[in-house]
Amino acid sequence: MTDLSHIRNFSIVAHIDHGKSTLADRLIQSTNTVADRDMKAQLLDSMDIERERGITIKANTVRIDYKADNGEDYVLNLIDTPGHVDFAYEVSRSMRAVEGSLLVVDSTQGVEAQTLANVYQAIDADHEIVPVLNKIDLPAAECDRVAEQIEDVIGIDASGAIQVSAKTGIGIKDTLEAIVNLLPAPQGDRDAPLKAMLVDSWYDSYLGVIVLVRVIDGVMKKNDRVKFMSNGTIHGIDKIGVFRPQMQDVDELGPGEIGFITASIKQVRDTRVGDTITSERKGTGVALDGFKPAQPVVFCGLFPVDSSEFEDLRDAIEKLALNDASFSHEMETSAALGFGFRCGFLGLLHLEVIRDRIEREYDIDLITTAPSVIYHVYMRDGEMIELHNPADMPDMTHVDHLEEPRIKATILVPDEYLGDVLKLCQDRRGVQQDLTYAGSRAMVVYDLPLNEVVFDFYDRLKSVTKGYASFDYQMTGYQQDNLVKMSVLVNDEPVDALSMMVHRDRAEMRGRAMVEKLKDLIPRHMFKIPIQAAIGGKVIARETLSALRKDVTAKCYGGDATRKRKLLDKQKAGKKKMRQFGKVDIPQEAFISALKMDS
Ligand SMILES: Nc1nc2c(ncn2[C@@H]2O[C@H](COP(=O)(O)OP(=O)(O)OP(=O)(O)O)[C@@H](O)[C@H]2O)c(=O)[nH]1
Repeated sequence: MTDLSHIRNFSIVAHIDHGKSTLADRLIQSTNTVADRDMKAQLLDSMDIERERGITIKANTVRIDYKADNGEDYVLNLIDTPGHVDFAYEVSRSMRAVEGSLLVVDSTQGVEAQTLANVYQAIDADHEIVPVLNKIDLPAAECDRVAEQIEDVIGIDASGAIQVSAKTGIGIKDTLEAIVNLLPAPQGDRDAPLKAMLVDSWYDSYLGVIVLVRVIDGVMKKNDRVKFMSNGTIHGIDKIGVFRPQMQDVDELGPGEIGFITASIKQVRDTRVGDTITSERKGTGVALDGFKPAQPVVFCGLFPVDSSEFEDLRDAIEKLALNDASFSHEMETSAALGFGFRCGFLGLLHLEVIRDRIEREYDIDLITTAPSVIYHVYMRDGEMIELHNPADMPDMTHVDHLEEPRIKATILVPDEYLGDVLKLCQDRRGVQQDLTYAGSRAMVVYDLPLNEVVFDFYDRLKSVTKGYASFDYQMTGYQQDNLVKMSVLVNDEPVDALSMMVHRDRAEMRGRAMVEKLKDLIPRHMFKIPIQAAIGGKVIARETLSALRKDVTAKCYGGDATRKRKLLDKQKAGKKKMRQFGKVDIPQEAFISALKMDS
């Protein structure tokens, strides 16, 4: 047991790439938490895909022992938090488990949109915040300017900001001292009934569900029987320990401590993040303020290219869902695509990560349908339907009106690209709310419809600003608008996977762009193919793909049978990545490409 006054619990908040993981690595290494030979870069980013993309997805934790300059031994618990906007919710819950934050800002870049989003979460959680200016080894470092910017934009004192190079190790000792001297110790009562916060949980194939806990009051020990207050379930603790960062068993976890338990829990779904854990007998009567569960906001269909792989896809999705309670799925049948799943994600990055993992780890080629948000459809009889899939849109004659989700988007961008950013937001039906300057950078706040953002907004933003803009958003609520369902017909057959909800005023433009794209993406066939976009029964755009007599063997006059065979095989292989709709083959990439809008 560590005395409360010698514990410091903290997280690191930063914009992507400002060096959070590198700093965490350095703190771990300089305190000999991990032997040098076991040290690998970005130790806390354990998933392969995280390492590859350089983004932190799951929050991770490490306990560090540190002997401070005052001669005393401290226990420092670091909870690593993800930096990307899709995972803002994970940031918020891990923040509640600690008392302070290191605010890492790249001294060559300055404050970015996610710096703001994350630091506001830290402020919300009443954290003591220590600013850290990183990458001071680089010639482009501008510590004074960035410190000033932190004061201007965030409004916290940055005069004592620690200057660090997580890469070379400069300032690491100062950082450890600041954690001990500036961050508050946790508070708690060892003799009170057990009260612990369920911070996170994930599935481990050997141990089952592992639960990350922060003890507030009381003590947890192996074999204790504990109760999860949200659903009243009772579990016996099989294993209790801390992360260093590998698991290490301990006898108990007391107030202020962060560690893990396992308790023969089968599914991540049985553990609610933010839940209060107490003892079965003489437990606390007062639960912690529960957090809301993460709600998926972006939905799309995932279908196997090869329909015989449906069962494999089911297996893959169920395995992934075991470990990710924020990812939802249900079976879906599409006239065009056959059996698949309608899946819900926290955002586009989350969608991409899951899709990549299915394709890569389970080796299943997927067709991903257009991402969609949840619309509220108000029927004439007063009923409200949540629409997750444009294909399920009820007949318009029964519909009174529709509402769509809106977001507040914050974009930070260098001055010279401001015009392009404003145009992009305007094109996406945005309403400007605020425009301020911090040095040579503008901060724009827009109210935007989420459905205009889920598809390719982020890509467009990056391309018009050459990668210099940063972006963050939060949902604000629902608003009525003039929305309609646009269907796509290929050779007079509706392709439900391509149908989408659009604003009435933009339907014609979107429809035209869509049919033109499809005309390029669908290979010519032996017959003429009309491609149409329609609203209700009314065609709003049309293209025709002319017929082609494609005899690939025509060139091989005479008897070269092997060459003929080869060409036919090649043609067959090309077909494999396509799906048949009526008589027409549509290539897999058409489903995504047709929806990308070039302004
Ligand atoms: N020159 C220099 N480069 C650094 C320093 N700290 C980090 N970097 C580099 O900056 C890049 C981003 O660092 P990460 O630690 O991955 O950034 P992060 O904030 O953890 O990023 P996410 O995990 O994606 O949120 C890497 O290429 C690091 O090597 C530093 O002090 N100096």
